[in-house]
Amino acid sequence: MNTAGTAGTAGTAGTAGTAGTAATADSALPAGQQPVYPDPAALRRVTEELSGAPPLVLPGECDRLKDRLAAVARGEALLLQGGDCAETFDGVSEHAVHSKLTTLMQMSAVLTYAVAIPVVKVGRLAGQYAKPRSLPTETREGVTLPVYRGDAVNGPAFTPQARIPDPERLLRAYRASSHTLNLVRAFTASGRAGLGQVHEWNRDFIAGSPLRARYETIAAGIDRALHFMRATGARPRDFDDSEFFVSHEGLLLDYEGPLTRHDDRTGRSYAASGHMLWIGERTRDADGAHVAYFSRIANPIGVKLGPATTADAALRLIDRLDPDREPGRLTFVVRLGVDRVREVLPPLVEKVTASGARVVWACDPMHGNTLVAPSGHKTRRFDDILGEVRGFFEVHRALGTHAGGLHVELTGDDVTECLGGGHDLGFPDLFHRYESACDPRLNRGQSLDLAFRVAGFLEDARPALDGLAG
Ligand SMILES: O=C[C@H](O)[C@H](O)COP(=O)(O)O
Ligand SMILES: C=C(OP(=O)(O)O)C(=O)O
Repeated sequence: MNTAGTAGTAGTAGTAGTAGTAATADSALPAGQQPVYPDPAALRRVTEELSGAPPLVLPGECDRLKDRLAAVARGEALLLQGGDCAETFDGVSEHAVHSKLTTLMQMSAVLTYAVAIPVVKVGRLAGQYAKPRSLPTETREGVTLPVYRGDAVNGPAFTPQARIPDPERLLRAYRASSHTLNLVRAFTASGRAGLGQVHEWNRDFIAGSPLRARYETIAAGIDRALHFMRATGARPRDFDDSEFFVSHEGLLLDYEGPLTRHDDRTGRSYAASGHMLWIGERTRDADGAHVAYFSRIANPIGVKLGPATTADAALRLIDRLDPDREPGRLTFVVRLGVDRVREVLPPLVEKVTASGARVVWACDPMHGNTLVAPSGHKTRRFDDILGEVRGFFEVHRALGTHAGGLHVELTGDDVTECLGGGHDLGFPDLFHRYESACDPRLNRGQSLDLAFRVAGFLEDARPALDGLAG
């Protein structure tokens, strides 16, 4: 595991006020990837304000997501988790939220048809403002500055001033998350995303896709299913499948600690910053401050597992984070790379399954497949992404276990950050619309390409899924 970057201690996260104290991290433990703020008094003011701020999500919502993920763990549902690599404060708009939600809903409709089980939709959204980095600094034309760590920490501009960690940004992250969640809740409550409407959007996508002939069979199948449902007398709103949750990497302990709330109903503590939080590959040390904090919150949680993960490390994480072996509590998000997934995943799944744990297995086909283009852009090839997903599903089929879902960096806009896909983007296209604040995302069309292509594997896997669900 790479723990490069500024390592601090959880420090103020444990002293952040009454609301946060029950579940905050132990300040004695090492906490990787934490910013070092030049003005501790300013940080203290911010954490105090966050401690008194209203929760962004409620415990009951987090429990509902845990129930949905328990169904995934049992093989009765699929997880689709996706959104920006790094959200930005400037990027909060009705359009941006709407286009990400509709993209995920369109993907979900295709996947639901393919597997004939519900798809649980979780955005990397409303809180994804902090990034763990491989190196603490970056150098351009001989000038070296601290690296950009996400809008919640510092600014992306390559100036010494912008790169100084500013605790006020934690408050801006809270407000931006609140505005985003407000849009998510308004949109999902609006009834504008019924299955019939979502399928119409997919029809529009197919009409403009160079691969329309390939996708037509699935679209025609969905047409027939919708006609059948309407013929039974069901009304369009009966097909509303817009339940949606939000998630982010729980990286900044000075943010998560103060935003932790005790729930009198259950007697447990919850991260109030998002329904689901995950621990990144660089901070999943079983003896570190992140794992300690996550062990004390009751939300459904994820842990990223990279190719160096051993089965013993995975079992240790289960003991620390899911001691009661509660289905839906723990999702392992494996990000192994197209070349390693078939070799690394089987022993992990076998040993975890043999231990009796019922985790959700999700595939992140992005983070193991990053390359640098000749132009210097970080990018990923669509075929590698698809190849890792294919490997992930094949491994689970061979083992008779449930391939629980996908975790993807994507946007609803027509950016040009990843190569390939239906419109076969190449290296020169990276100059057109590369907007990611950190890692390259699938654009809207590539995301839908992925859903339609994966739907092919999943339809094949349906008998095995039926067997598991029975
Ligand atoms: O999104 C994940 C990480 O934050 C990202 O891949 C780190 O990128 P870096 O290797 O450029 O620091
Ligand atoms: C940092 C991320 O991934 P990982 O921890 O797997 O590198 C991420 O998903 O944003």
